[in-house]
Amino acid sequence: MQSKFPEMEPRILEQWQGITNLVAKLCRVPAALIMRQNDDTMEVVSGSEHPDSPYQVNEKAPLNGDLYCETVIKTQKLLHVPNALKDPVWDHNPDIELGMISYCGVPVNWPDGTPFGTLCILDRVEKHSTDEEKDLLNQFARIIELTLELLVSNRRFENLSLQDGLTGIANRRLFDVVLKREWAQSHRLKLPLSPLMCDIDFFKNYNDSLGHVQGDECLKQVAEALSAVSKRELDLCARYGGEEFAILLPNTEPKQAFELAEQCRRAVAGLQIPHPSSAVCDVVTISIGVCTMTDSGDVSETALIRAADQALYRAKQGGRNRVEICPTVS
Ligand SMILES: Nc1nc2c(ncn2[C@@H]2O[C@H](COP(=O)(O)OP(=O)(O)OP(=O)(O)O)[C@@H](O)[C@H]2O)c(=O)[nH]1
Repeated sequence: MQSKFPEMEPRILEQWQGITNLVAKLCRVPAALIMRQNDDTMEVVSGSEHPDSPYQVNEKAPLNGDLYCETVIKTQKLLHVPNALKDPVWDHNPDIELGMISYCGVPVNWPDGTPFGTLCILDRVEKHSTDEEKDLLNQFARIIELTLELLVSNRRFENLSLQDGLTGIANRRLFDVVLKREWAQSHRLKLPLSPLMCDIDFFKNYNDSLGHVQGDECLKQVAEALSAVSKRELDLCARYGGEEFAILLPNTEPKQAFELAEQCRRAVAGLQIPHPSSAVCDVVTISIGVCTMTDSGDVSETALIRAADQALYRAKQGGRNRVEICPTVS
């Protein structure tokens, strides 16, 4: 199944606008629509700009079994209703109330075959669509599906470029983007922003004694444990570098940030991953530096991360497997 109802990109909507206008013109009808099926509604994603079309983009009709498009999606077949007034099956069709009595529509699907919606035409008068018109609808539906394919691959590439290949969590690039955004937001709304810098203790020794493959496995488990702790919707857990992780906690006061850092530290130790060459513990542990930007002061996002990094350095110096906070910066 696709990521549920992704936003359509403006350039796609622009192309679809062109398609619906052209389809309406070629089929000589006021309304040509690209419809999308949501959880419980059918939505107009694009509609011909014709003075006689009663449909507005973004308009939604509740799914109730009486919509033409529901039948198209369910049967995955072209539906042709030349005159709904002559067919009792459509007695409760809401389009009739809008004065639209004829319909012809074809299914449009996501690349994996799950339904997206339909491409359809409607008219105020009885209309027997020709084979050419039906063919035209099918051809344009394939073009719409091609743009959906492009959308899905673009999203996939975007996600890959923002994801760490080994652990699957956010990478440094995404962290930097989100940091910039959250810093600006926190600054504007005068909300606290707390980054946590986490680093695995004696990880070089770990790799040297157990091998790089085991080291990679350890990184994956630590990433999973840290992500599980920083689970609020706005929290972001990223792999910042080799064996370093960064967690961004928007709208989080110093005390809460410290508590969450402690939870992270305990969660990693709780994994009980044997670390025979650690000088502090016989299992894998992490050290964490915490910092909070509390006011609308002049601290830049770079200075904020640097301060958290300095706290991390102190945690390392202070014996590792511990959390250090830096004095609040504002
Ligand atoms: N297996 C594996 N190791 C990595 C990866 N990225 C970085 N490392 C290793 O992480 C180790 C980091 O070592 P150091 O920076 O010396 O730090 P440390 O040994 O953890 O010591 P402290 O941070 O002082 O506790 C290096 O040996 C890197 O090779 C990776 O993707 N996989």
